[in-house]
Amino acid sequence: MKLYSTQHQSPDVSLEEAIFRGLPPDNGLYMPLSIEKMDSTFFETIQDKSFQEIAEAVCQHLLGADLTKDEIHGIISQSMTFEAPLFDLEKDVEVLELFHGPSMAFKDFGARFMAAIMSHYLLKSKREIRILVATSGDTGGAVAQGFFNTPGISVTILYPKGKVSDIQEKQLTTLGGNVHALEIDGTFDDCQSLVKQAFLDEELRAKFNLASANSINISRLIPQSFYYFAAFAEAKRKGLKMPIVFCVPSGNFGNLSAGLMAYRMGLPVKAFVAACNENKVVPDYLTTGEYKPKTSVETLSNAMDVGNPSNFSRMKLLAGEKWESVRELVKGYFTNDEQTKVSMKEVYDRTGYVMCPHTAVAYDGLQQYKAEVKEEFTGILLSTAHYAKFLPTVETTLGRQVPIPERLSALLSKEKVAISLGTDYAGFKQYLLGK
Ligand SMILES: Cc1ncc(COP(=O)(O)O)c(C=O)c1O
Ligand SMILES: N[C@@H](CCOP(=O)(O)O)C(=O)O
Repeated sequence: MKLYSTQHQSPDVSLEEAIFRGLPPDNGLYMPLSIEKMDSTFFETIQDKSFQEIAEAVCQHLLGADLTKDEIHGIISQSMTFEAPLFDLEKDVEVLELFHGPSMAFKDFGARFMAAIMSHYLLKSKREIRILVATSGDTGGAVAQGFFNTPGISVTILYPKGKVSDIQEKQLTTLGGNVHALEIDGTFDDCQSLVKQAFLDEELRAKFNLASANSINISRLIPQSFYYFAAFAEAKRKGLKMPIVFCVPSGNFGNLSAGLMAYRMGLPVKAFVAACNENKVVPDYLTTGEYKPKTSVETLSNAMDVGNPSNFSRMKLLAGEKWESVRELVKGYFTNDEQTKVSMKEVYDRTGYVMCPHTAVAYDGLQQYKAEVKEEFTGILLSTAHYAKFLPTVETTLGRQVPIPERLSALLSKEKVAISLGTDYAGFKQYLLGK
């Protein structure tokens, strides 16, 4: 796979270079030079394949020129060790549960694949790398788990002080070893901006092999496309109504961009619903044609509190570039905290199903979309995190206690270890140079 920069001011690169550089020097994003459609027989027989077989076929299609079949098999069997089942929520609405991995959020798919592919290349080159990652809650936990004790890799996680849930914070700050946490006195956008500046800093680049584990890294998006194919396979197995609409709770728009990659590879999808909380720059863009990044506001669906989504340009390119084409395929809706709670409670009272606040934003987005279209379809809601990661919100909203998986409750008694920093780049750089 060859990749170009969306700014067109940097040379094209190989897959390996794109993975380890993260961002091109011109501050664009790496994009595959071409994304071809997969063979029609793949879609005709997809219902007979397991998640891992689907992931290998998609990898072979995209990365067959970079990795051998055996290498792909090794990377997939090492990283894709959990499933993404569909839960029948109600008539024509399915929940795609993406929280069965180690950190109980959809980020596990990307983080574990990235750890496996990076280790594959590092074993060959014997380099050491330093990963910088900004998180609004879930990426950090998945990356911490995915890279913990990986030889040759150290991880520095930046998270916004007081803006992640207790369990999310414990996931970032309690592993130790090669995982270091920085508590930034600012927003997620501040964390993201510090990380981006570091990648463009020649002095740091000369000293360290810096790499990104955020969705600006193309190797995060490739594995996130697998579960869209797998959901389609499961929909076929279950004989669900076609066509399919995927409803994606969105913040940085990596997940939705991964869905659009699957679409570009030929996955039959009627539309994608971009469901946002009050950080709604993309729904606003879809309505007005103007993209106006804003300072993020705090909401109950904290991992989606992003005011300048880093994958916006990728999403646009993948959906057809022109505003008219993008809004044809991507439908934007937003929801406030009050309605998020109403959806969580209403769905729980009616079905017994507990949704995390991010999934509830998606549920509400799907309801808004349904109210506007006449045709029938199956709506697949991407459930991006286990509800127990947001326990106080969930229990207060539902008015009852809910069970917590042991894997999460065990974290609560662990001691947080984090270094506090402000939002100034000089302080962050000094920390990096001093370590
Ligand atoms: C639980 C949850 N839902 C949704 C999102 C938004 O995903 P994306 O940033 O890929 O749009 C995130 C953060 O990435 C998240 O952690
Ligand atoms: N919501 C994310 C923010 C980082 O997004 P990424 O997908 O670009 O890594 C989080 O949970 O940290």
